[in-house]
Amino acid sequence: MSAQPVAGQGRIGHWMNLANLATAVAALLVAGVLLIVFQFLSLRNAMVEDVSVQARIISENSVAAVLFHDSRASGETLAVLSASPSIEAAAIFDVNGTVLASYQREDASKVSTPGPGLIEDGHRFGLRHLLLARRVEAEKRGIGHVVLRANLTQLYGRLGAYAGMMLAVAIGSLGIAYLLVSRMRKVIKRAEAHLDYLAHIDSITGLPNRHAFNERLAFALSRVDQHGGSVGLLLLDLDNFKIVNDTLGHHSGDILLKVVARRLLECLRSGDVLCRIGGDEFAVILESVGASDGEGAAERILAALTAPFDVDVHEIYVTASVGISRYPADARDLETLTRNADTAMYQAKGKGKNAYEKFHPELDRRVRNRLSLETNLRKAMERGELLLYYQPQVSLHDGRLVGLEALLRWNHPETGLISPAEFIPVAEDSGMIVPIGRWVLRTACRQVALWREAGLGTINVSVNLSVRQTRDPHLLRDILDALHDNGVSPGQLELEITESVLMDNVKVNVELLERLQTEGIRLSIDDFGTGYSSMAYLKRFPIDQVKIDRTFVRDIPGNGDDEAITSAIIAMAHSLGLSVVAEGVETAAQLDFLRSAGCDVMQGYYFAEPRPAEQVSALLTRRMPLVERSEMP
Ligand SMILES: Nc1nc2c(ncn2[C@@H]2O[C@@H]3COP(=O)(O)O[C@H]4[C@@H](O)[C@H](n5cnc6c(=O)[nH]c(N)nc65)O[C@@H]4COP(=O)(O)O[C@H]3[C@H]2O)c(=O)[nH]1
Repeated sequence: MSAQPVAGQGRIGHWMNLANLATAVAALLVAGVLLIVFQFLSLRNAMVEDVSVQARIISENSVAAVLFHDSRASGETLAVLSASPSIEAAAIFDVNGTVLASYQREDASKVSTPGPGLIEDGHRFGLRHLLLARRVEAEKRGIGHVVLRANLTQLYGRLGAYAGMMLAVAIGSLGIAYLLVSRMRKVIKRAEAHLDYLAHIDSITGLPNRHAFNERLAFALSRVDQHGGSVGLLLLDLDNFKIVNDTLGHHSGDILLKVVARRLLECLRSGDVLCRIGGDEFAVILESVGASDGEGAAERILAALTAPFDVDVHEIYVTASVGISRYPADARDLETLTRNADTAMYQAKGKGKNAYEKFHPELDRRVRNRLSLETNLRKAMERGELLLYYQPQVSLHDGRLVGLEALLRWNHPETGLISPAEFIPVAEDSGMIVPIGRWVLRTACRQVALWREAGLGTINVSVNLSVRQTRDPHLLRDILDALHDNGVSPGQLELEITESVLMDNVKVNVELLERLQTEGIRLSIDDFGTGYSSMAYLKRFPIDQVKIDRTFVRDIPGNGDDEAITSAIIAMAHSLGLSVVAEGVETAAQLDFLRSAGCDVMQGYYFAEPRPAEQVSALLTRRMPLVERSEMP
């Protein structure tokens, strides 16, 4: 997909190279020419000086000979020039321009009378010669001339040697510079390639990362725009990766990601693009997909993950939630396509995980509804539309009420009571559960104080804690304040946490629970059996009680598996010194079974549905056992 830009970059790089080379050569040429011109002028000046010195010597030595028109003496004076190889001819003239004596080397022509320009001391350069004249003076009066002609061959020879040396140095420097530059370019190219790799590849799995994913998806969509067809996008989130990471450590988490990536690659087609776009999030781009190809790929992915993964010494089971959306059927741009796949993925998670969901407009409507629910929930807090219902918990040993679970309700002015199952997940996602949870704690403690003040005794209350609340650094202080401000003793408060809350951040949660327990607050594991469900694991947490999820209670007696699980949970919890509460007890048959299995406390519609505080007050006033004594063992 990136072949075209790379080829374009290569051509530009090639032309840039040539341009750089041409610039360097031009600069060297200009510098070379300037240096040669400078050298030429220096050599010329030196030659003029040299020939001038010789002309001066001859003119001084020939004064007497010129005065007396002595040709022989003049000739002898000129004879010394034979020692200067550059002087090829010379002559001494009297004041009338008559030659008194002349000198010339082999093959050289005679020097004629100097022209008007040279009659005074001076020189003139020709292409091959330098002609230089000097007056012969006696008592400051000109009595004749000495004229010397020097050959420029030597000058040109030196200039040629200089230029040759310059050229050799220039070529040598260019060669060295070229070698250095090309080596440097190679190093830079390698570094660029590495940086590009790091920018596009996830270092743990070796898969394209989010950045590369966006590029590849954009490219795939542009291909569809040009040539038709469609693109499928699968977003995949590992359901329980965080637990693995928190419990076994990041090293094991990384290994798990690697092996998951390998298995995903094996189950995809060769043209499909698998990317890791976040901690435990993967994306698959399917090009040229048919209507059902996305579902086919999602099914293969879920099937591929079913076998356990060997990570260090552990055998780990991983499930995933997959969201599918198609371009252009579900979205007209990259952002919407990704958002729709994300919406579908969360829908798959909501279905109970280990599932896939295909995007459809109805999902979008649900997301919008959820958003409006979120806005209204914010207002609900301010308008006082939230209230607490309380559901009795009954001891199976004496049938008396041992506590009340506080359950949140939203009394919407238009739609009436809204179930917490509907709005608690929204409150958790938006973070609103933190102020709402604080309000629940304070209201529950206040209610316990009101019952005490009304002479209804010391009531225990249990309150649900969500994962967001356990991450709130002020949680402990808020709980202690709520207890203290209402004069409720910590032993009257029980906090219910689900297994997934516990596993969210094991180390931090163990510390938090230990501090809560030290304060005297009781801790209970809610919905036990639906999550991690490891009794051995629970030993690590300082808890007092487990609550068997109502899905196990629903089909007992009669369902052998549920009977076995319920009995096993009760037996194991007792062996760890924990008490057991059964949730969702609706029938006498369920009660009988649980009683014979040794369950300690029960909660459910059989005894009482959750109800407003005033109705609970009436129940408390009666002080009657909720289970008739006759039903007790
Ligand atoms: N079918 C059936 N159901 C029974 C029976 N007895 C009790 N229930 C229902 O079971 C749920 C028990 O609460 P939960 O497991 O903590 O589950 C709670 C809890 O997880 C959450 N929730 C409620 N209030 C709060 C709150 O204040 N804070 C937080 N974080 N979560 C809350 O919402 C969930 C649902 O609450 P509710 O709708 O009140 O549903 C309650 C209760 O009304 C029965 O015999 N049969």
